[in-house]
Amino acid sequence: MQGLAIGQTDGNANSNAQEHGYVPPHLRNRSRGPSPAAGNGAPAPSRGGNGGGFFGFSDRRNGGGGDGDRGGFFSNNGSRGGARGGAGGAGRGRWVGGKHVPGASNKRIELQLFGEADDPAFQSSGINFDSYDDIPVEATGENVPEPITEFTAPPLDDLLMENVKLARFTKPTPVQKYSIPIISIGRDLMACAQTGSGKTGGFLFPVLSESFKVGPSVVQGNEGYSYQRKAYPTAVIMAPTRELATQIFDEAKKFCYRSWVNPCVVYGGAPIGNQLREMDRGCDLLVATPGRLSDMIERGKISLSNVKYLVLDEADRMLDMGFEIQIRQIVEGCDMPPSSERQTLMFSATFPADIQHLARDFLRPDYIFLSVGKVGSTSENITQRVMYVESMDKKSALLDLLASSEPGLTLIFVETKRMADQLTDFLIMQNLRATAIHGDRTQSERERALAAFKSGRANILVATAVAARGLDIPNVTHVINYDLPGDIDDYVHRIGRTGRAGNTGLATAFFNRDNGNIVKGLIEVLSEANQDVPQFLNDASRDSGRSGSNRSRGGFSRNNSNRDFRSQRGGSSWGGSRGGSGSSWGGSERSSGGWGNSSGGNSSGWW
Ligand SMILES: Nc1ncnc2c1ncn2[C@@H]1O[C@H](COP(=O)(O)OP(=O)(O)OP(=O)(O)O)[C@@H](O)[C@H]1O
Repeated sequence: MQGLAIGQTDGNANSNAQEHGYVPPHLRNRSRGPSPAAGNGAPAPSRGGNGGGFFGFSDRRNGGGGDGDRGGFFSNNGSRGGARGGAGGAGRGRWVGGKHVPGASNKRIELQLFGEADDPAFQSSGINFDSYDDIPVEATGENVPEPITEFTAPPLDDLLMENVKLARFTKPTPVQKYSIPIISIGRDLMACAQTGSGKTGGFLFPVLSESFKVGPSVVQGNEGYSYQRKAYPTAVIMAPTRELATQIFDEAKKFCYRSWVNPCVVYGGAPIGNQLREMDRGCDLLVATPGRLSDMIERGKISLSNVKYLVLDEADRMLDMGFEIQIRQIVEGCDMPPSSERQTLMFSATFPADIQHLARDFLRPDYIFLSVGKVGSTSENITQRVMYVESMDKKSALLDLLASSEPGLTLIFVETKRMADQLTDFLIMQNLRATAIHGDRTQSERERALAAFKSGRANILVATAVAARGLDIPNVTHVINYDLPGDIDDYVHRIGRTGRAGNTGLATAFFNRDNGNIVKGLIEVLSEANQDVPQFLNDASRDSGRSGSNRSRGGFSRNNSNRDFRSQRGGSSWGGSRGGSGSSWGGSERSSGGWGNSSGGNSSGWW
């Protein structure tokens, strides 16, 4: 890393970046001169003269085979063990005469679901797992129950306890300590906890545990418990991306093992036929992306009339501009019971005050707000570095970073789909094992890219925002924000792909004058996590303050969005509904583009 100017303290970023910015390799050990022309950096590929063409990138070069893990037990495409009244297939339980009859243990299925202790394909908790206990937790609302300190039955069901043991979870994370009793006593919850701190278990454990104890509800209009041609899930979990929905489904499969609960997943981009056939068999716990769920409801394949638990994972994103109308239609415009007759659970690592305000429409008034650490803060397990790199030097700086990276997987975020393809091509031309995931790739390309990355066949994944939230990929040791996002919450989620479950990780961001809109938020996030704040960020913050150019959420103080917004009423300046004026952080839209982003091309999008 010699020569990299990371967080140097002299100079003014806006006036002369070369004074203190990234120094490309070909200019090192020379007296500093004018900035080099774009593309002249030594490591850059010779774009001409290569018959392959710059856009020749393809997973084919990286061995894009499938991940081989989609079939078998609970496969959403394959045949499944008996329905709850039936014989019960391997690893499946039944609900008989008002009692839960767990299925027999099956070593082969256990290996498939839980792996072996040192299997690198499964995330194992890291050296800092115990330090989660030191994170301050605040639970606000009336009559908050005491947290648990260990996994115990009660409140957890015995079978769930066995599955937790199989997953080798020895103690609950802070969010789980609180969410388990809160959900078990039937309260609604808005929970905010750092990335990688076990929120998925935070909702799955109590929801499944209660379901195991209570059994299926009798479906109105159907005889007994047979589902016939329409699925009547008791629990619906919605997530913003297909990959995240699949991942939650995979987690649900583990903890449903040997139980009567059938998990299913539906998401766009995959053939609907398989998913429809699956629905025909019935489904108790449904994980879904909103678009495909709406489609299934419209086709009459899913009824929400039986829903007891509604979970919004990445809830702030789900209630954001892109999804709010769809979510409202599903929750309020179909046959889902009203909030008073269901439990609504929202989880995320970030929860801006405007979204909290909006979320009340879906919750009972006495919901509990849980914050583990500061809302929207990053884990101290992630070492964050910000480098000043001019746009023209980014490729070269990236090659340097990659050359000096520790072994492990590197996830690189860019702002546009076009840039994702271009950068991946560039890296492949440097003989690096890179692949890409973004919304313009087909679902099977996305799945292949992710599988190649997870297996290490491609150790670099270039991604747009589609991979920013929720994905839990073991051994991601480095996240690089090649392009910084315009919204600081997006930054928090992106870097959270490393440093998960008590493991440590590194996050590097390339910053330059185009990122003025995120600078204040970035300084706050770095300071909160006790990370170094380079002087050029402070300079840029001062300058952008002077020019009044901070328009996105990233540019404003986050102090008003870091706790239960109910406790900020009166005197608070969260600004009311989105788009309202007077908010201290600038009110409204969560635009992540804005004036500051230099990357041209198409927008990243979620789909
Ligand atoms: N009690 C536990 N003990 C050990 N590991 C755990 C425990 N709970 C969860 N994990 C593991 O921690 C990792 C992160 O969990 P999870 O994906 O639920 O995090 P998250 O908080 O939802 O993150 P994000 O905000 O990125 O969505 C997973 O690999 C999960 O298996």
